[in-house]
Amino acid sequence: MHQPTTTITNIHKTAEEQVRNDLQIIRHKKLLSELSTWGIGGPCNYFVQLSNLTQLISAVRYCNEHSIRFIIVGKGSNCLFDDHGFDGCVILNQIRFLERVQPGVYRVGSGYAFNRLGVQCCNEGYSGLEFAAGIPGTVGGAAYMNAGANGQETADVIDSVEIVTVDGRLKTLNREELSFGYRKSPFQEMEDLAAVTAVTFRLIPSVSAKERQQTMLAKRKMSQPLAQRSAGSVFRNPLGFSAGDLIEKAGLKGFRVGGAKVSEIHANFFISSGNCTSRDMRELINLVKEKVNVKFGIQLKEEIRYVDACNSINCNIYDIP
Ligand SMILES: NC(=O)C1=CN([C@@H]2O[C@H](COP(=O)(O)OP(=O)(O)OC[C@H]3O[C@@H](n4cnc5c(N)ncnc54)[C@H](OP(=O)(O)O)[C@@H]3O)[C@@H](O)[C@H]2O)C=CC1
Ligand SMILES: C=C(O[C@H]1[C@H](O)[C@@H](CO)O[C@H](OP(=O)(O)OP(=O)(O)OC[C@H]2O[C@@H](n3ccc(=O)[nH]c3=O)[C@H](O)[C@@H]2O)[C@@H]1NC(C)=O)C(=O)O
Repeated sequence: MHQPTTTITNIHKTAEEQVRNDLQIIRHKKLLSELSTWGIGGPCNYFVQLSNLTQLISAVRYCNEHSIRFIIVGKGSNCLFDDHGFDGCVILNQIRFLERVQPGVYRVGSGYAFNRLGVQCCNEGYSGLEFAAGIPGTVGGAAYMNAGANGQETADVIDSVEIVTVDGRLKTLNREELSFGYRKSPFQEMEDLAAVTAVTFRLIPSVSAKERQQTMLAKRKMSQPLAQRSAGSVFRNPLGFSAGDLIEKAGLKGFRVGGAKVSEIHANFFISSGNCTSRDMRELINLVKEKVNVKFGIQLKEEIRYVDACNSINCNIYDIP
């Protein structure tokens, strides 16, 4: 979540004004349920969708000048939005370029579909992003979460990451400056981060990449409920355990709260049906945590991210100017 600052950005004023005029900032009209794979979430106060860096800087600057907090949303495949919506600005990232810098080196806009990138790289004979096929997020989301599957993770093939800071500065961070962990990236704790804007991946040639990818995809299709509305794994795997295995052994497959249900196919995937609220999903998550803790003494930790409607409980989201 990004709090407003008062610092001014460094793009030229007239160009900035032009871009801002082109930006369509919508108020009170966008439902977050349309932006999340769970299909959950009320209205946001401000919404803007953008497709290039200049627009992004302009939107961040607009939020700062008007003291509006903002979030960056990619495909919404890892977020639980609130039924009450969000009292700030939701910036939908559609920065989608792909540049082949040299053989096996791809510089990609953060709004590019991670799934699509994974398929393209394998088709072109490069290894490292086989696991991305079937992952429903963006490149920015994947770097931010250090997405992974089948023994590979995003960080393994990152060469550098370009970001915009909350005061509108551009920075390129090289691999050596970045320290990643399991579902953990430095971006999650970077106080001055506004958004990841592009990622450069360095892959290695491999004639068998495509075949490996197809095997992984087939496994994913067998073991995950891809046809239903989910946010992928709800919990991180505790060290030495699989969250799905623990939830299944606690007898919770098919367990339901309102419109939220633990998948019968993979117990770490929680499914939302048409009438599911964020309250149902939160209650289900909390109950599953409690039951797994009682049975195994293990505290599950969320992989998904909660986006709260307001900064404080007493805030009414429609009071914001
Ligand atoms: N392995 C698997 O099978 C699956 C993996 N996933 C992973 O979950 C992640 C979700 O991606 P996506 O749907 O695009 O993300 P989301 O739109 O769900 O955003 C998730 C969070 O990531 C942050 N974020 C997203 N894009 C950016 C960006 N460009 N710059 C900075 N922060 C960003 C936002 O943080 P903030 O709120 O602070 O702005 C946001 O809260 C991916 O890593 C995806 O691979 C999801 C489902 C299945
Ligand atoms: C879906 C995500 O990533 C997934 C990724 O797709 C897969 C494939 O590599 O591996 C992780 O799942 P996972 O650890 O549950 O992997 P799986 O191979 O499905 O299951 C591991 C073990 O748990 C068992 N298992 C799984 C689900 C279940 O309901 N019951 C069960 O017993 C499986 O039989 C297997 O022995 C990632 N999840 C996490 C939290 O690390 C995501 O991050 O959103």
